[in-house]
Amino acid sequence: MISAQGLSHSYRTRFGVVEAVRGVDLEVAEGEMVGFLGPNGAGKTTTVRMLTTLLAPGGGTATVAGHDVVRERAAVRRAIGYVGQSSGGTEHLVSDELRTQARLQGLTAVQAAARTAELTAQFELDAFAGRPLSRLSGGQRRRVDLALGLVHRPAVLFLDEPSSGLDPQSRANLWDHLRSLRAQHGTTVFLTTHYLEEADQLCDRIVVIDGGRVIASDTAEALKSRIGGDVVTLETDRISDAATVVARLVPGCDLDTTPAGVQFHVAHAQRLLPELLRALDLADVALESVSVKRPTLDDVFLRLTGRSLREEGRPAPAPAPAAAPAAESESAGTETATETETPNTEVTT
Ligand SMILES: Nc1ncnc2c1ncn2[C@@H]1O[C@H](COP(=O)(O)OP(=O)(O)OP(=O)(O)O)[C@@H](O)[C@H]1O
Repeated sequence: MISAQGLSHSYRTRFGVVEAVRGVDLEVAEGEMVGFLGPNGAGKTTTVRMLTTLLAPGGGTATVAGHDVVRERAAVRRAIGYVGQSSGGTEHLVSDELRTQARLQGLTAVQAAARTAELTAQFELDAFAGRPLSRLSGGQRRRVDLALGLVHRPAVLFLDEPSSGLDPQSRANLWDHLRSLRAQHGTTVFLTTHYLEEADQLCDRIVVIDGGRVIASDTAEALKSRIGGDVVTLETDRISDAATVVARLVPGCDLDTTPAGVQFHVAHAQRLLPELLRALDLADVALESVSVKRPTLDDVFLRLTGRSLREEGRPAPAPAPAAAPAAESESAGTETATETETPNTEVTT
């Protein structure tokens, strides 16, 4: 549904050339929900803007729903929904906004009213359909944004930070809506996020971008298993006996002793624990405590990038020096005249 090969874009600034995206390859299958994860300045927005035809690629090629993002921009725009970061509200009523969007998409007045009713029910907007957008909560506004992005039944939905700024309950509610959207309509969803939990819980696959390059692409579970498994910590005062038992049961594991006991990595701790506890008991090793810590996506991110995605306020990478090599300057993409246009599926105002 989304396919990109060597997609790149550089911005020319008065300080030099910023290579924002440096050869991104992507494959997203029909019906997949993919999380595009990366720290500030990694190149997420620039990539999404190229895929949604808002920005001309400086290099590489991409198709969305089978249409080339450069040569078939109008067809791409018809096939996608794009929900940007929420943009506050206007005095327009929710139902009017939905109907207007439907008319803009070419539906007749009767069809637009029917589609508005359908989306109002689907996203549980009935209670506030007659309210101005400016008087909605953040979570309600996001649901309206989603409904607006789906008016024309796009095959692919791009979401930029969908739950940014939402409280946990509204976030969980939004995730439920996204899950049922996919289950009921098979919509392909490509979302950027800073929330590791969002990517973990919602997405079939996670693509990690850093420094303008894709550095990993896999399921959350597979990414976590790259960390080397769960961390098991045994607290005991019989440290060397405990270490002997662990070394026998998990040969070759990276066993550490700590002042309070031993610690090691193992792929599936829950499968090992019964046998380990029996073996420790047989060796007369009394335990104060056992703890198992599953690796998180943040551990993965730290391993991949040397940085934690939870860190806030990291500076964006500095631009390359002004005297950049000719090849880099030539690869700089041009921001086309249409860049200020929004695709006909754009819903942020
Ligand atoms: N219009 C622009 N002009 C110059 N440089 C830009 C422009 N837009 C983005 N950049 C730079 O390009 C790089 C990638 O930015 P981009 O916005 O794509 O990253 P991002 O991963 O979406 O970041 P964030 O999570 O902070 O939104 C950054 O170094 C950024 O400073």
